[in-house]
Amino acid sequence: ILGGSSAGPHQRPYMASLQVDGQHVCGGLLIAEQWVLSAAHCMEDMKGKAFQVLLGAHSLSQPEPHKRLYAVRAAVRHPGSNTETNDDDLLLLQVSAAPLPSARILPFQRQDVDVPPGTLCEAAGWGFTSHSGRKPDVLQQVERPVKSREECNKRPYHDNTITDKMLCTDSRKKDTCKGDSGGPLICNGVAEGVVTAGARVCGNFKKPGIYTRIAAYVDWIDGVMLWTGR
Ligand SMILES: NCc1cccc(Nc2n[nH]c3ncnc(Nc4cccc(O)c4)c23)c1
Repeated sequence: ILGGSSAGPHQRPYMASLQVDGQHVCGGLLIAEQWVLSAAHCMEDMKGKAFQVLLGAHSLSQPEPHKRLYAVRAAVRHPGSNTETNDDDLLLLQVSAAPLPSARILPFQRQDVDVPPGTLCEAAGWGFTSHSGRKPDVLQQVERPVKSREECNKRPYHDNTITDKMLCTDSRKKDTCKGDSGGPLICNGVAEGVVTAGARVCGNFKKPGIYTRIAAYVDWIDGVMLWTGR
């Protein structure tokens, strides 16, 4: 997160850190008792190793009573996700045990209606806090206004690559960055989006932040959780 601030300890108990060899790779959000929603592109950073899911954390390094690392029982990428586009960039991870009560589920938007442009939303994550790639120890957060799809699809912005299953936020100075992928965009207390890397540019107003609209995937999400055993 560029231009943000440290979240309060355990202020966002739904936040997940996807880890490989003990290193934070991507964000995620707890959407059901044993299910974490994240981004399919995060699987590209695994190099065939196993993911673990950290829940209940504030600091990545310090021991904390609520923190616990979970093995992944199932990882389901959206069938439409691919390495060439941002389309369908969603990943569902079933964690191996019921999380501690300190981890809390974040409700997600089920009505497939666009968030009105200008709505102030929040992104959170342990991604880069500087262009030089500084990694934070404690969870960062930033408030960003939603940018209309019409505007976001213009040049020099994302030039008609933003589908109706995506949404944009302004990215001037304050933005998501490497390591924030898979984390939530929260508007009025409800998860509306999942961070996708898009052009991978951070903090440049010409490349607004891009998020996968969760409401456009409710049937897939419910199906996977039902089919894999909730
Ligand atoms: N703001 C959109 C967004 C959301 C999530 C991730 C991303 N970026 C990235 N996703 N993956 C990446 N691999 C390498 N570099 C990356 N961005 C980067 C790194 C250093 C300086 C800088 O200006 C940008 C990214 C960008």
